[in-house]
Amino acid sequence: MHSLVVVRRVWCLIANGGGVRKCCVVFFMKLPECVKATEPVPGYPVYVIDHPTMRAKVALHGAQVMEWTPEGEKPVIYLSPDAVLKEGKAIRGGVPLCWPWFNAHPTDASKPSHGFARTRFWHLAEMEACDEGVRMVFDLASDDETRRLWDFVFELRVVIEVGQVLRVKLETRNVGETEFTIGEALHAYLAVGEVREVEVRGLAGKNFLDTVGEPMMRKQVGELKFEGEVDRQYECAETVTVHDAAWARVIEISKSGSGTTTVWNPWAEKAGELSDLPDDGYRHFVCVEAANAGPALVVVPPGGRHVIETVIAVSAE
Ligand SMILES: O=P(O)(O)OC[C@H]1O[C@@H](O)[C@H](O)[C@@H](O)[C@@H]1O
Repeated sequence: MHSLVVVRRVWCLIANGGGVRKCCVVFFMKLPECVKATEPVPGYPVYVIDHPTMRAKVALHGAQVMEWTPEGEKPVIYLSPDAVLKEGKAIRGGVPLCWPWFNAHPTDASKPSHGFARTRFWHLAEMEACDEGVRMVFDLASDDETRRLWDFVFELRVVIEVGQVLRVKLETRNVGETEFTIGEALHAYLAVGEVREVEVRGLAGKNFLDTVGEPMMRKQVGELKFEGEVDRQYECAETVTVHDAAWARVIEISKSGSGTTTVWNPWAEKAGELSDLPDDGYRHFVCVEAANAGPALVVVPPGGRHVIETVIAVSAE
């Protein structure tokens, strides 16, 4: 059985005798058979995918991948069991889309951390399935509310391809008349067996901004291991791999359009301060994010576009 979902409602005026009448045109989309539209919370759609290559969940809120479990694997994407599904609140886990700024707003601390793209409902534009997996496209455009937070005219499109591999591509288009600068991240929470047994390879020798304590530039010596809080923005455009000894597997994160690789784990104390993460939740994920921050911020001229993409794949160690 295919599910039908409402994807758009357009109000219009039609001639009615001598006058006009207001009516609503409703557009539906037929979902592929392997996708079910659910509402774990009323008014909060989550697409649940059960495909021969994998199982996944994608929320309309933030156009956010929440879960991804390739066939025969443990989950590769971590979702906090305490994540809150509520409009305006970021989902703790999955692959949040941080945009148009990364982390705190550069000049106004009252604005939401990591921008507003992850805390709004997007528009589902396309969804199709094939033997390799499922492809979904979501759109978000500027409106009065986004312009109050960030006064530019934009169109965003995210393409999510989920199968044996997970691919997330975020396209920014400047459809206004003023140049703008964006910071962004495809903030993947990667599930691991035990963070103390994880090593991230591919960052040795890279410069990074260490934001634990007083922010300072440092250089990575050797491979990255986790022995406490890690919050770093590496100058890195290359592929990195997460080696998880506890689950004997490697997660590869390749990317394009990204000059920063962010690595984050809050460790015990900060995890205790996050109400949507269990106290020991920090042991079960590391965030490795294709990003553009600091020196890699992106200037998009009027009529211009920018694309950032991450591809996540898993294999046995
Ligand atoms: O709690 P948030 O807003 O989802 O952010 C989580 C973390 O996201 C990371 O990308 C940042 O580097 C951290 O500084 C931040 O704490």
